[in-house]
Amino acid sequence: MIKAGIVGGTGYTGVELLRLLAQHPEVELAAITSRKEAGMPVAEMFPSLRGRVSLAFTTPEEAPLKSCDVVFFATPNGIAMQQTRELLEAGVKVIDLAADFRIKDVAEWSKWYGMEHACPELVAEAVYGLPEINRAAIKQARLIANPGCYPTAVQLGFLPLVEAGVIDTSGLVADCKSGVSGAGRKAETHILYAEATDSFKAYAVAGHRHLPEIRQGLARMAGHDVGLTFVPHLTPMIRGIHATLYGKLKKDVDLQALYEKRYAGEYFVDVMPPKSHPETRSVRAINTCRIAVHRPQGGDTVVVLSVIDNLVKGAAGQAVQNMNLLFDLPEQMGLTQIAVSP
Ligand SMILES: NC(=O)C1=CN([C@@H]2O[C@H](COP(=O)(O)OP(=O)(O)OC[C@H]3O[C@@H](n4cnc5c(N)ncnc54)[C@H](OP(=O)(O)O)[C@@H]3O)[C@@H](O)[C@H]2O)C=CC1
Ligand SMILES: CC(=O)N[C@@H](CCC(=O)OP(=O)(O)O)C(=O)O
Repeated sequence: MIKAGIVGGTGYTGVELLRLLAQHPEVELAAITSRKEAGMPVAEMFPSLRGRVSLAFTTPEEAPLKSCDVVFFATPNGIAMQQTRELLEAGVKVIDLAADFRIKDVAEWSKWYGMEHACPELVAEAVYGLPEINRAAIKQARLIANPGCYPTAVQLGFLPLVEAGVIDTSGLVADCKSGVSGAGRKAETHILYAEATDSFKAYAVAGHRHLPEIRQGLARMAGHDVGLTFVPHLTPMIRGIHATLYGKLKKDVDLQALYEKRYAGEYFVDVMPPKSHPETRSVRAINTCRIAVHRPQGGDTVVVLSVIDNLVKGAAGQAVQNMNLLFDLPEQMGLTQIAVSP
């Protein structure tokens, strides 16, 4: 059994990790931290885990993290980078759900995240955990930078077009909508029920910290820099990301065939039939990205619709997928649930 620890077990992605790992046949939960809830039995705080998780929360200092095989950081940005070196030296594999190791250009990372990096040398070593493009490297890694939620939906949506070189990469557009759980489990005015329900708004149009992450990923696929406009929106739903992606075609290609071929054999990417409009609820609580590709009126604009659950393929599920790869387990293990719909 793989002994797993979670730092930050009370946040939305932490609890989602608990839900998935408690159902995983090869995992034993060994440590779950919360500074505020230390001492509290996990299942007392989250009755959905009654009978499935017997541990109590402990502080990160008291948690037996160094005796784990893998530690997940489901913490705010800037926490994992302070503890990763020590864990790696103790032989523990680390999967960071935050952004500490995602951007290879450390100066760029500092600019967007507003802090100095504690261990730039580990950024170089970290492997970006998007299995659909990086599977071989993930299998060899000891430190995984789990991708962000918007970056997962956008990169998987654009990937076949960019890799095949059939799209003009100077003017890509990603118009994305997220459920409120994307903002985390904290008390802030803009995510109060009365503020976020029955309303809809864009935010961070001038620049969102996922922009450099998405640009980095698309540039790697293209082999050169790309131009991207990324506009996130907050929608009145709890889970889900819907990315509507636009680009200009440079070549006349069979888009449906291109997507089906690229994702053949990818268990967690579902290319839907032509003319489909994937719904976020079709991926609720599962690790799947559903994609539909359109070419309205047969023109040269391609429109890709890509949906994920931000807490699963956008965070905890992708982290478990990465763990499976790190430990040479079947990639789908513990991740074969069916979406809750409606
Ligand atoms: N929500 C989402 O859809 C996604 C989130 N992410 C990223 O995953 C990470 C976690 O997100 P989310 O679950 O939403 O966050 P939350 O704000 O909901 O939870 C944060 C967790 O971290 C713990 N924590 C906070 N500060 C510290 C600290 N200094 N040391 C140790 N533990 C700490 C908190 O518990 P306590 O304070 O009690 O210790 C809590 O359990 C973030 O970096 C986020 O950006 C990535 C993709 C999607
Ligand atoms: C709705 C909402 O607020 N979403 C968050 C998504 C951030 C997130 O999850 O951040 P990382 O993936 O980089 O860790 C935001 O826009 O800040």
